[in-house]
Amino acid sequence: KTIAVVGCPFSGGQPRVGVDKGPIHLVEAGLLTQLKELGWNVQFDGHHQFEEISAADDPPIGKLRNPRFVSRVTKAVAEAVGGHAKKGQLPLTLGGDHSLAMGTISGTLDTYPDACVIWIDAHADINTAETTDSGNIHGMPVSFLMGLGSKVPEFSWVKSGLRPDSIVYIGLRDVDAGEKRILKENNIKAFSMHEVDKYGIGKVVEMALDYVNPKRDRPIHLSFDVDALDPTVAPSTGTPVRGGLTFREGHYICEAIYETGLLVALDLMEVNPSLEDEESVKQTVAVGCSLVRAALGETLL
Ligand SMILES: N[C@@H](CC/C=C/[B-](O)(O)O)C(=O)O
Ligand SMILES: [Mn+2]
Ligand SMILES: [Mn+2]
Repeated sequence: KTIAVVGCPFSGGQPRVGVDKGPIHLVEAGLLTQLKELGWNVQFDGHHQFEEISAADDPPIGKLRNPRFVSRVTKAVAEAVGGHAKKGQLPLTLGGDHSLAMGTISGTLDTYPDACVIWIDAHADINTAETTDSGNIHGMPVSFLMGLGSKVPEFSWVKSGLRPDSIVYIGLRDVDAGEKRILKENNIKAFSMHEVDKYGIGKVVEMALDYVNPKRDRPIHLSFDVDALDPTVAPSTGTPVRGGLTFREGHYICEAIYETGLLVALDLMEVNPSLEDEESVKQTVAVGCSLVRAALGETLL
């Protein structure tokens, strides 16, 4: 099988400089070679060049920042990921901020309408145009994918058919008030760090899969935000939150999902190689590469 690596140097969904350099650092750290050593065919056509839109031409819509830029880029990503999926390849999208998931998951749903989404994150990323405080669209992709909140014409292309019962979260610990309401109102399953502590990661992953993929017959799209990990494990990321997943808990999730044999798409998001000292950046990039390998079949024995 072929891994199609979609390098997305994009930071428009959030204000911090540098997350667009994430894909470049991940590839430079040797990720492609590592995947080939695992036995994968690896297709990489170079990082995407996203044509900028000047701030003057992209004023906020309501509170949303850079809406036209984010829409254009995520639409291009949906087409890229969808194209690879249609060819039977496994798209690996390297971010870049998590607004990109509007594109990656739209692409996956185009080919696998019954796919389920496993979202690993400190944050729910489900704010609507009404509930967002920051206006940063990396905090909103899930609401667009579910068609929640008021329609924003720029994002009318998003596949908004993701059903609330088709997503499950692991790692939540920094959810806005509006998002908590949305999760409750829509009955969305979420295993926060409280549940991880209470049950252990093995049981949490089993419960998450039993909920969203009980017969283990649905394709899985794994969207992994490195800020799900504790900041001591992945320090160089834009919205770090204390009390996160350990190195092993993060890897266990990836290993267990690979074991299902159902993985059809993978996102590795929010690696920002410009926020910390060189050692911390290297550590964060190395963890990102290691998580990807674990999700694509690397085992400890
Ligand atoms: N909920 C906050 C934080 C969003 C975090 C996005 B991330 O998970 O992609 O890092 C917001 O809406 O601004
Ligand atoms: Mn996220
Ligand atoms: Mn996050």
